[in-house]
Amino acid sequence: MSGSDPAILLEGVAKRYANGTLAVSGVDLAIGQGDFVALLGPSGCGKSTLLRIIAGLIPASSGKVTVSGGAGPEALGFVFQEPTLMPWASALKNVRLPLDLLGVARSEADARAAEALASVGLAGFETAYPRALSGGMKMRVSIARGLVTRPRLLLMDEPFAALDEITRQRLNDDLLALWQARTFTVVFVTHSVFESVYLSRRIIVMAPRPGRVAADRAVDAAYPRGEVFRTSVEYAGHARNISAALHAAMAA
Ligand SMILES: Nc1ncnc2c1ncn2[C@@H]1O[C@H](COP(=O)(O)OP(=O)(O)OP(=O)(O)O)[C@@H](O)[C@H]1O
Repeated sequence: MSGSDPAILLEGVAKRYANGTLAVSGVDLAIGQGDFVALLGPSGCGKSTLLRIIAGLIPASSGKVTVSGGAGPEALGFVFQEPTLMPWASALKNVRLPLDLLGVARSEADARAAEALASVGLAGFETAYPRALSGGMKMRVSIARGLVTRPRLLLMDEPFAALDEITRQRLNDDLLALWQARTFTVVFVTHSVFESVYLSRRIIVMAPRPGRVAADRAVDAAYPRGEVFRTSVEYAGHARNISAALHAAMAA
């Protein structure tokens, strides 16, 4: 694929689970390289299902899914809502896991894992075990693990939903800094209108039963976005528009 091809192309994607639930239907979506896109919608509208289909974790029942660079660990990283760390392994070993699975030599893997930990602000915590880390720090380890293969695509499934507001805002800022410093595409699932507006350049609003795209909105505010943006009239205006789109989607 050339650089001008989308990072992700979904054409007529549907997913019916074995129990008969039609989780998503008729999804057509092209996501550009390097974009930051939020999937926003109420519980059960198929956000996680769509993300898992993009990741290749589950197959679509119909339609076509094209991910630039494929779905291997060097192409995409996945960050779950729970940090899902191995409790018996140090932060460094947890972050190193995708490299170990790829067969990267130990010394190189250690160096890259340490660099990934440093990139999320955890230099010095290489030997710490998950039980010694706060919720926010565990999520940082999880993000480092998602980025350690330097993927072109980072898929995040409500990664900060379980964190307190202050930690969440800090991680939002750090994620944006990482995204700006490198060139990867982010697809970020969230329930939060405010989080989606703060982070994204584009917001896909989804409606439930069956899950589908209800609205597709740009957030044309400049980066870096910090406290000034978070408290601006511009931010409040975007949040109002997205909130209205979300309510319309839920009522439809
Ligand atoms: N493995 C599964 N088997 C059967 N049905 C499922 C499965 N996973 C999800 N579903 C159903 O598919 C629909 C979409 O679920 P999904 O988790 O994708 O939504 P979501 O928007 O991510 O929800 P939430 O925000 O609550 O995580 C729901 O009705 C859910 O119950």
